[in-house]
Amino acid sequence: MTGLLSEATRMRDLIADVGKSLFDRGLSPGSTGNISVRLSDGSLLMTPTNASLGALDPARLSHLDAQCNHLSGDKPTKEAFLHSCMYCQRASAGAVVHLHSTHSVALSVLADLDPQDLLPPLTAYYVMRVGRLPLIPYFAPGDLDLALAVEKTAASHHAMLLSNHGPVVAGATLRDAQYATEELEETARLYLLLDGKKIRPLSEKQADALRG
Ligand SMILES: O=C(CO)COP(=O)(O)O
Ligand SMILES: [Zn+2]
Repeated sequence: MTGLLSEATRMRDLIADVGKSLFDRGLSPGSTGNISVRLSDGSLLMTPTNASLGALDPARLSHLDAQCNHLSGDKPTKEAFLHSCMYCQRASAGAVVHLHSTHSVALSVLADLDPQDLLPPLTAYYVMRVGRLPLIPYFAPGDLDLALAVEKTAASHHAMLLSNHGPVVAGATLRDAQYATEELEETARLYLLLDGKKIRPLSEKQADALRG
């Protein structure tokens, strides 16, 4: 049955399913966060602005061309240009997820972390799914300068944390981007859980072996 559905139809349904799953588990409260997918013709499906990821209507998702012009559907997320900057810099990216997931947001507010790489390599899966995590300087949500700051980092990193805001993660597929964002959220939670305790992260050699 799946094979009979067009790519766009399948992706619309998948965006709604992933959004609901993230929302139901408390990873995208209220109407925060946004999701996009790049279709094989280069056009982009995005969640509409002010939409709850828990109640997306697949038929009303925003459809934009590769230059970010609105083609159809509801008005796109205010981070449309940010998503587009990720795709421009990452030829292999097929999806981008942005959340306001609590522990990642907490991490984005902590002072005195290394802005080039906010978290130590606590676990193998964190290194495998996320790798290094840079901090993007603060700009207001939807600000063009926020998208341009993301663009500068996107060629070298698929995952990043917006200061006082939340994570942005690209993946080859939407599932890849979703799972990496979830791994980031869980590792931020672990890091906060371990606060004040002596920790023993992976060694540089162990982490490098996982980065490949
Ligand atoms: O997370 C958000 C802004 O950063 C949500 O904005 P949108 O509702 O426009 O997608
Ligand atoms: Zn946001």
